[in-house]
Amino acid sequence: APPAGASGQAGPCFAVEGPGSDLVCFTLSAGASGRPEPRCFVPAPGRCYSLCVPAASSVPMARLHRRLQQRLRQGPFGRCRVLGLLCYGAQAALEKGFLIQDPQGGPETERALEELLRGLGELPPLLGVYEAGERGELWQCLWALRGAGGRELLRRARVVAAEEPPLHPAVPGLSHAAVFHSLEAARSVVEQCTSFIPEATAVLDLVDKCPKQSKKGEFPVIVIEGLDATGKTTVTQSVNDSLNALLLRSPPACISQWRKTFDDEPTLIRRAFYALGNYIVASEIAKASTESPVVVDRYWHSTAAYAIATEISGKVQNLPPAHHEVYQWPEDLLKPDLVLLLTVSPEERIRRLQGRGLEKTEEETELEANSLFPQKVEESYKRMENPRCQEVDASPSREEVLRTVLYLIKKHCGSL
Ligand SMILES: Nc1ncnc2c1ncn2[C@@H]1O[C@H](COP(=O)(O)OP(=O)(O)O)[C@@H](O)[C@H]1O
Ligand SMILES: Nc1ccn([C@H]2C[C@H](O)[C@@H](COP(=O)(O)OP(=O)(O)O)O2)c(=O)n1
Repeated sequence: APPAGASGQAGPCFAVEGPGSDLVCFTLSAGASGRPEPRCFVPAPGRCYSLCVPAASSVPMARLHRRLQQRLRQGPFGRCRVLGLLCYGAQAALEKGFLIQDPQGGPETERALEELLRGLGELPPLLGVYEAGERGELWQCLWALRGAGGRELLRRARVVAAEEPPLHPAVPGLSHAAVFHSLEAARSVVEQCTSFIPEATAVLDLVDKCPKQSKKGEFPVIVIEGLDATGKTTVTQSVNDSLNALLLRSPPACISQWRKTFDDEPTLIRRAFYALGNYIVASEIAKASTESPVVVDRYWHSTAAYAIATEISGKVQNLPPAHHEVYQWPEDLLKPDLVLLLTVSPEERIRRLQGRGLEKTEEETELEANSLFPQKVEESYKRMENPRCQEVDASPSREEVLRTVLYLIKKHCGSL
């Protein structure tokens, strides 16, 4: 039977992005029917709260989500566990938010949440409060905060378990929230950021100086892709020396000084920045490939694969199915002749990461700590199409990997 909300209509479903690889899903029921609620996410004797914001490709909403995320890491929320929460349903657009587990209960956390929401301006997100009923059943109360410290109960419904949906709830929105398939789509996101990120204007200026629809020259263009520390820099440099090629990288040098700024922004903005970087590199490739072979260290496949793997929580099986639109190359972006994907075992990759001993970014640390993340990036690379990535086992010695790569280039691109 379809999930019924208090109004009797098909209601929203929720998926908690727990620390495990499975989503814990629940829905709401007006009556006493329904399978037992997934109590596992409410710590006894504690309490649970939820907050959600629309996940549409809107810069203000992306920033609101980010702000909530940052605030929930601080102060009174220190004792709580904060998990990702997705709210989806037949009629509603996806919302993204947080499930806040307070192991002690007590009024402080709820007060702090109210205060946080009241500080957000005119239309703060609704506050979900989960409480046990007399027979141990679980209820969700949905509150709207009103002026002068008041609040209004919009809905009280029973929480009942739901099946994990066949498609991860974040998949349908990926093409709007994280994976850009045209210059215009990425450009419009960065354009909305100029008032609060001064560097956005400089990025747009550089993009607008590039010729539109860059065409490749007669020399081959080879892209080297792979997870961090799989040997891309090592391979691109030696291929370069062997072929007398020009070495380019995405994001290009002209915008890389702003990378840190955009890396600190929400996914939507961050991915739009990297997407624009690819269009700038495309114009560099177009020019260079009229004079010599070109080797590119990361390009669109990196942008897409990392975006997909970050947005889709949980296990590798949650990724969009093969041939999904997110794996297709953007029509307005210059295509390389050959894309090689370097792969090594997880153990070897950790050895190389440690051997290099560089300071780690947040994402790199996650990459090491959470072995599902690199698996999802690599699987996404492998599902890319038109052009697809050709996999190269990069675990042998530097010399042997170079030999294999040069062999594949010669085979695919002819004599150079
Ligand atoms: N084939 C190889 N065998 C052993 N170590 C390698 C090999 N290729 C690269 N390395 C080392 O692994 C580390 C990561 O390589 P690097 O080229 O910087 O990777 P990436 O550019 O993909 O992050 C470096 O310390 C590098 O010297
Ligand atoms: N063309 C590119 C290059 C990198 N990115 C993003 C994807 C990841 O979030 C990081 C990975 O970059 P990282 O610093 O690990 O790259 P290197 O391994 O140092 O080449 O940057 C991208 O989106 N598009």
